[in-house]
Amino acid sequence: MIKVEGLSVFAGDTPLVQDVSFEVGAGERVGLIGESGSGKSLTASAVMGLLPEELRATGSVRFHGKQLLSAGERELSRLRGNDLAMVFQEPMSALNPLMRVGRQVAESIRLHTAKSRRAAARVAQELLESVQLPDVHRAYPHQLSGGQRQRVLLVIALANDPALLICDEPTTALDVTVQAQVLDLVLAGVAERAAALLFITHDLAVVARVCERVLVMLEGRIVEEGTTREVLTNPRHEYTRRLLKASDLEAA
Ligand SMILES: Nc1ncnc2c1ncn2[C@@H]1O[C@H](COP(=O)(O)OP(=O)(O)OP(=O)(O)O)[C@@H](O)[C@H]1O
Repeated sequence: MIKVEGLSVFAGDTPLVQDVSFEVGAGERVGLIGESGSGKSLTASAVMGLLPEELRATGSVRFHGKQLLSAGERELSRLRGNDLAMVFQEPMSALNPLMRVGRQVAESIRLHTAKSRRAAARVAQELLESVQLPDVHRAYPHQLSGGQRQRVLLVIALANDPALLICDEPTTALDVTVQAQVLDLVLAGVAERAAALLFITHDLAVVARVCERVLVMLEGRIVEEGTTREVLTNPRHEYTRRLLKASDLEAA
């Protein structure tokens, strides 16, 4: 469904992501792990067509066969929020601070469908209830907790039943219990829609919970990939072994 081949991202002549290739099949849940600065977010941004202007991508990113790297902004913005959706680490920056939560969800539905205002508001409320937020539609983002905001973003990302959801460290800033709750909602959300998931994290425990397959990134390159079980029980790359040692999973 999404096929990345030989993707590189440059700042001037400096490569930040180098020759990255991977696929995410329909309904598949793939983890992208690696330490801070290894190029995970840039890879996701390149897939979404959201790289900052000063960076340049080469290679190929195809979605259902369609080349995204050369697609125009109009086409990309149609794809985003329709077929491709993303949840970011910092939900405050992705929400409009001046708009009530229910309205933001409803507007994101109306942006991509022909629903009336009233129908969109009804769907927005149902979606908020599906992530256990029945009472927040009249709240402003700053009135919500971090976990609640992340759930609102998840609802917005899933509102139009995307084929692929990309999550970029959505739970890093949350405490462990809330983190588990949000992860379960992500899993339920993609399962319900048979959507594929690309989940970026540096936390191996999160990968073990969420992903069927995992890609390990180091200094802009993918150095190892395999099923989550393979990679976590029998890591081949020295860097993956170190990651595993540093995590709580090793004893498990
Ligand atoms: N706009 C930019 N211009 C120049 N360098 C950048 C730019 N954006 C990111 N980088 C650099 O590219 C590298 C990869 O960044 P990226 O954000 O993809 O890492 P990451 O693996 O997602 O890290 P984190 O887990 O901290 O988010 C880093 O060294 C970063 O400093």
